[in-house]
Amino acid sequence: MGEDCELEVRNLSCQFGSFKAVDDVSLRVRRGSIHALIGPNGAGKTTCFNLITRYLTPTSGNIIFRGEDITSKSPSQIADRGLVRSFQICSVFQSMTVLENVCLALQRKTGDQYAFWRSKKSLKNLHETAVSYIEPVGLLPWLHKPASDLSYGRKRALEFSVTMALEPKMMLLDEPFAGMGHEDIGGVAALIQAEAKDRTILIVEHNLSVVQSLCDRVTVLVRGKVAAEGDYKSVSQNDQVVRAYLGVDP
Ligand SMILES: Nc1ncnc2c1ncn2[C@@H]1O[C@H](COP(=O)(O)OP(=O)(O)OP(=O)(O)O)[C@@H](O)[C@H]1O
Repeated sequence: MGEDCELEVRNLSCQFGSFKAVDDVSLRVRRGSIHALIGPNGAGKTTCFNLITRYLTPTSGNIIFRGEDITSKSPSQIADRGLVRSFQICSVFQSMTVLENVCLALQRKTGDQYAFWRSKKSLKNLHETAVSYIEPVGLLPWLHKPASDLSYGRKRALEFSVTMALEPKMMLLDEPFAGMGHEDIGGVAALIQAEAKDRTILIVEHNLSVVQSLCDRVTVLVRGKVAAEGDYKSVSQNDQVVRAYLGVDP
């Protein structure tokens, strides 16, 4: 595996009964890149994420993260290594405010999560950093509102802030823009771009204009198999992709 490869998936398969949801998928995600995993509904994208983070056990294949084979690790061991899946971690507490949620994530990162229960003052030091993760996702007006008051799209924006505050080495983002208001998409996209300078991002996204503008590389899954891989322009001109993904003949 080359120095610049953050995550490598080798011949990964996952079978549910006789149905192969993920079928011999190999994938290399370059360090510092934003890599998209796209494909029609049911192509196996979420199953791939579940396999990489070990919420599901692969039928066969290997997952290598930063040179280490993590195929047999648990989800928490994988998260500890800095491979974090957004929107699946139980990190947003409904009764806590937006600010408190992000501060708590910052404290977790430093291993000082219990400081929160000792003193509210200890949170204050973290406010400035927390706000730097909250402001770009458009949640400043809700800073002191409990998460339970937020709309679905804003909850997702908060979950994204919380994930970033954990400062993972690599983030797996499963449709981060789903349910988000049009006015917030630009801010979150800019944030993902800024975050990618220091870390690696693998993103499942249906919004192809977002994929086009945000992602360096695209892997297309069709019926559990890799149908194409390359930059957006080359995969969008691939006949198999056009046929399967867009449902039309090229
Ligand atoms: N636990 C399971 N048991 C049986 N079949 C499953 C299971 N999980 C997923 N599948 C099937 O595997 C296939 C791939 O599902 P997956 O959710 O990975 O697709 P996807 O590409 O993420 O789709 P979408 O874009 O609609 O979210 C689907 O046909 C789905 O019904």
